Amino acid sequence: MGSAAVEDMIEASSGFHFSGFHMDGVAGGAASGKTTVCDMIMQQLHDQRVVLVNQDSFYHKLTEEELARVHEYNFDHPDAFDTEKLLESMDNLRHGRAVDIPKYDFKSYKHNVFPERRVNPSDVIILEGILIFHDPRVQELMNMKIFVDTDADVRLARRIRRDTVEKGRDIGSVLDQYSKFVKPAFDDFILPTKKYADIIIPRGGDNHVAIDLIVQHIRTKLGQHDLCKIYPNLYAIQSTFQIRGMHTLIRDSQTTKHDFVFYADRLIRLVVEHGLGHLPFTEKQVITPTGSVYTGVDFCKRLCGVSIIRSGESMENALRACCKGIKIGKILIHRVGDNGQQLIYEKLPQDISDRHVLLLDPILGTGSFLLRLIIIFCYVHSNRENCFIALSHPVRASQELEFHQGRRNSAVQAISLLIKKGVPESNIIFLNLISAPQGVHMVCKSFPRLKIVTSEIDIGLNEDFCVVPGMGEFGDRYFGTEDDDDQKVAAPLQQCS
Ligand SMILES: Nc1ncnc2c1ncn2[C@@H]1O[C@H](COP(=O)(O)OP(=O)(O)O)[C@@H](O)[C@H]1O
Ligand SMILES: Nc1ccn([C@@H]2O[C@H](COP(=O)(O)O)[C@@H](O)[C@H]2O)c(=O)n1
Ligand SMILES: [Mg+2]
Repeated sequence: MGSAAVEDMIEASSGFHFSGFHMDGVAGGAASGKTTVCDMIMQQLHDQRVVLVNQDSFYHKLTEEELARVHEYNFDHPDAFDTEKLLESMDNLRHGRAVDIPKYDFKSYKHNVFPERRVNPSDVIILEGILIFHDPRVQELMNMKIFVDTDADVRLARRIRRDTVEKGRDIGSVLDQYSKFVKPAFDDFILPTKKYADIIIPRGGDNHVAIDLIVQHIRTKLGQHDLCKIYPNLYAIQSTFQIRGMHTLIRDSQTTKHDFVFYADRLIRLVVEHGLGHLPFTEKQVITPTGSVYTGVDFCKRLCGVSIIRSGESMENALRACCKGIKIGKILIHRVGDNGQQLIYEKLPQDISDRHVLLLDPILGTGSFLLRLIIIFCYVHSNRENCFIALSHPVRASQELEFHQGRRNSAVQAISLLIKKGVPESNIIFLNLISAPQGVHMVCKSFPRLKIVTSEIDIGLNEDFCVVPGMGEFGDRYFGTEDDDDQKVAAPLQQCS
C-alpha cells in the first residue's frame, strides 16, 4: 500500500477533508452595497468557518509613476486586478493549503502586508468585488453568484459621500473618476456579468428577506460538515461575539500571560457551566417569599472532577467555584523516553464509580495521532485490510497498539482508566476549550455514551499534530513556562461601565 492511500484513509477517518471548498460570490457596481450586504451576511452567520475576501486585496501593486499620477489610473478595469494571483490563492485553498491574503488600503493605494489575513482551506469563502464574475475561471469556482443591483444615481450619491467622508477625497476628483472610469467600466464590464448571477438583490442591505435566504443557504452548506450533527454526544457552545472575542485574545500569540490567563479563565468558566447543565437533575419545588410555588430542579450531588495533568489543572478553580467542596482527582499520563513506555499516575476519589465525572482538559487534539499510529502500525505489521479494521474499531486497534508499542492518546487513555475504575461511560462529561475534529472522531466514536462539551471546534491538526489554528501549548501559556513575553502588549480589558 502506498503512502498516498494511507493519507487518504487518515483523511477519510478524520473527517477533515479538503474537497469541501465552497465559495460564494457577490458582485455589483461600485457603491451598490456589496460590502454592506456581505457584512450583514457575516454578522448573521456568526460562524468562524466563513471568511469574507474582497477583490480589492488583489489590486495590482502600483509603480511609483502610477502612484504619482493616480488620478489617471483606472481602478475599474479588469486589468487593474491580479486575477492570476486570485486564482492561485483559490487553487491553494482547493488543494488544502491555507493562504495569506493582504488587506487593501484605499487611502494609500497600497496593500497592508502585515498582518495578512490567513484563510484556511476548510473555510467557506465569500468573495466580493465589482468584477468577480468577469473572468470565467473565477466565475466557475463559485457555488452561488449574487449580484447587488442598485440604481446608478443611488450608487453615485453613495460614492460621493463615501469617498469624500471615508477616503478624504474632494468631490471634483470623485466626479471626474466616476465619469472617466467608473461609469464606463460599469456599462462595459460589470453590468454584462449580471446575467451570470443566481440571485439578484435589489436594494442591497435594505433587502432583509434576500439576506436571510442567503444566510440560510450558507448555513445549510455549513451544516453538512457539522460534527455536532454527526455525533449527538458532542456539544459545542453556541458562539457569541463575547466568546469569539475571548478566543481571539487567547489564540493571539502576542497576548501576555496575564491576559491569557484572565480570558482563558473566563472561557473555562463558561465551559464548566455548560458541562454542569448536562448533569441529570431531579425536580424540586420551593416556596418563594411571595408565598408562591416555584417548580425548579435540584443539582446532582454525586459529582467529581478529574483533571488531566498538567493543562487540565487550569480548569479546577472554575469547577470549584461552581461546585462548592467538589472532590477533584488527577490523572497524569507521561511518556518515558522514546520507546513509547508510559507512566500513569492517578489519584481518584475512592467512590468515583458512584459519581458523575467532569473530565478536564482544555485541548482535545491528538485523536488523529493515535489513528495515524494505528494505521502505520497496521501498515507495517499487516496489510491494507487491517487498516480498515483499525479505522472502524479504533478502540480495539488502539488496545492492540498499546500492547505492541505502549502508546495511547491521553484523552482516550484517561477515559479508559475511568471506565476501568467502574465509572459508567454515560457518567463522564469531557470538558474542552478547543477540540480538533480528529480528537472528536476518536473520542465520540470510541465512547458514544460519554459527552464532550467544548467551546470551539478547530480546523484540524498540522504535521506536528498541533491543533490549528489552536492556541499553542496551553499549559506553558497558562502556567507561564513558555519563552519570555516581555515583548507582548497587554490587551485592553473590556470596559464595563
Ligand atoms: N441601504 C443603504 N442605505 C444607505 N446607505 C447605504 C446602504 N448600503 C450601503 N450604504 C452606504 O453606501 C456606501 C457604499 O456601500 P458599500 O457597501 O461600501 O458598497 P460597495 O461595497 O458595493 O462599494 C457606504 O458608505 C455605505 O455605508
Ligand atoms: N485605490 C482605489 C481602489 C479602488 N477604488 C474604487 O473602488 C471601487 C471598488 O470598490 P467597491 O467597494 O466600491 O466595490 C471601484 O469603483 C474603484 O474605482 C478607488 O477609488 N481607489
Ligand atoms: Mg466594497
